[in-house]
Amino acid sequence: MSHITLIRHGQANSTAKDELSYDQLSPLGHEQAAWLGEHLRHSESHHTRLYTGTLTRHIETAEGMNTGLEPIRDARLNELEYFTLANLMEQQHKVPFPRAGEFVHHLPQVFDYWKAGKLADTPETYENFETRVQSALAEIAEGEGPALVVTSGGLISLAMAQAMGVGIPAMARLALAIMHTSMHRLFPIGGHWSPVLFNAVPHLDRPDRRLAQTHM
Ligand SMILES: O=C(O)[C@@H](CO)OP(=O)(O)O
Repeated sequence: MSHITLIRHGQANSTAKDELSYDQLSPLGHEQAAWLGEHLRHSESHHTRLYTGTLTRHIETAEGMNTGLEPIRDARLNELEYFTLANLMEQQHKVPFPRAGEFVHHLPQVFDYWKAGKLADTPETYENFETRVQSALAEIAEGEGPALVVTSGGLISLAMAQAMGVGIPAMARLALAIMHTSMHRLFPIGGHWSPVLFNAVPHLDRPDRRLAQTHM
């Protein structure tokens, strides 16, 4: 098994209210991606493979990192459809679409309702989300050499939660913490994944980039 570094994409369109208009990097998102790529080159980090989801924010981030690796796109690495789930919460359970600052309460509730099957007509079941992420990461782990995987916050929180064997409340806390272009690493120890890095942003860890440490 090879180790896998999961990377959340750069900042997307944070004013959006739907999946499509959200799915593009902001000017800061492009900068964050370039800074991460620069950091990886300067630290001479060794990766032999680059994977991304098929969402525009994933593809743009991987391009902006300029790693020199040919990206492999895999839709199993796409994010859960949070806007769609939030709209279903509103329609079916009268839980209003969250404003800034309200995600802290909204996100755990969405994950909980979705997993418990209390939301109808979802784009995929929670179980399907779990299965596709597990299968994509297992396949990547079978390949040669350390891999970079550019994906999204919800997916990273799931991968970390699965590795730790924790449930929805802890997974939601992980998801809420994950910053744009942060790195998270799963390392195989004794046939299981151990999280050895979480939410690392060395490329943003300087005074003039503190405002670039974004979540939304
Ligand atoms: O919308 C977001 O903030 C999350 C939803 O889970 O996803 P992403 O990491 O793709 O931004």
